[in-house]
Amino acid sequence: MAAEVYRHAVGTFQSHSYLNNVNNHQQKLRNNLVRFLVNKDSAIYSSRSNRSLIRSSASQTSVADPVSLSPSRSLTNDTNKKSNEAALILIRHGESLWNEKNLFTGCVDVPLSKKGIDEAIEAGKRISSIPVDVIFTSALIRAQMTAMLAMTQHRRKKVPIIIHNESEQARQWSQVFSEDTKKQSIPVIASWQLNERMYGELQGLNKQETADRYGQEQVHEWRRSYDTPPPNGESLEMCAERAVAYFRDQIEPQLLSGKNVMIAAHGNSLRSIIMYLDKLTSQEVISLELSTGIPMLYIFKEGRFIRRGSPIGPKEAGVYAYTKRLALYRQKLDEMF
Ligand SMILES: O=C(O)[C@@H](CO)OP(=O)(O)O
Repeated sequence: MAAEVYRHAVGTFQSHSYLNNVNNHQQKLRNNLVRFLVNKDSAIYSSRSNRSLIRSSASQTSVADPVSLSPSRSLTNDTNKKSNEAALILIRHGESLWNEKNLFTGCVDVPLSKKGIDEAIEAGKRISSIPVDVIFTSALIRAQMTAMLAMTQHRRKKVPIIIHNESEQARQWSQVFSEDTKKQSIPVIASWQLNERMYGELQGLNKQETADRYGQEQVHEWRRSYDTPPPNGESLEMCAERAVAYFRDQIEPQLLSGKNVMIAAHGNSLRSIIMYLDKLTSQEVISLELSTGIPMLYIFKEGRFIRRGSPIGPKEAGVYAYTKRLALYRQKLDEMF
């Protein structure tokens, strides 16, 4: 289904080399991701050839990791009863060098500015006591920098490792052969589907100059409407078709299996995902603005997403009053580190 959605999303843009490249890699990416992330028994670090050797399931990890809150370690009195609760953290990347210059960026791969680096580190402090088992980022460096910088602040001190599935050789050459080392790692899955919306012929233009030329109203419609694409670019609706399909196909199964997930992505790919999580209408999403580098927390429980706002700081009591599981996780960190 996602493949159909994707074809629909890019069908109008066959002349664009970016999307053509994406199209060529799409099936390969999907195959790889499905192979590694289908369910809680996914062997995230494994290759096909040695899956049995290094298989790692959620339950196996929880036994070995004293800080882990796996589904099998429910905080209810019934310790055998599985809890479906998991944390979902969304972070829009920190300020990029083109945000700083007020340029339309879209899918141009621009790094963080100095301020963006500081924002990512600050975001990391805010989520430093919230469990993270798997990280999803876009394929763009500003989101990946944000995820990595944020994780430098995490108290659990696991090492985020980018998973390379782009070829059999990449898989083979990036294997990890120690179970202990894998248990101290967090897989980072980078996917173009979480990229910023493709901004078409606005990419690289100054936002103010574009508004002066085409009028504030027209530019606001390009930037914030749900279904009006910028010239030869993606509307939010088209961006949602690939980003939300990816979220449902690849990220929800992780949450369902009790994995705590962080997503580092972009203003518009995250707006489309939040629209799905919060069931916003196409009118309501127009006024949804996301700041750079501010983490947003959701609790996934019994198939529902409960929005908890933005954690204020690692020591803020309210942050950890969200659920018993998060409070217990922080308590374990306090005891251990
Ligand atoms: O330039 C972009 O890619 C985006 C996000 O920075 O801009 P906008 O604020 O218009 O969504």
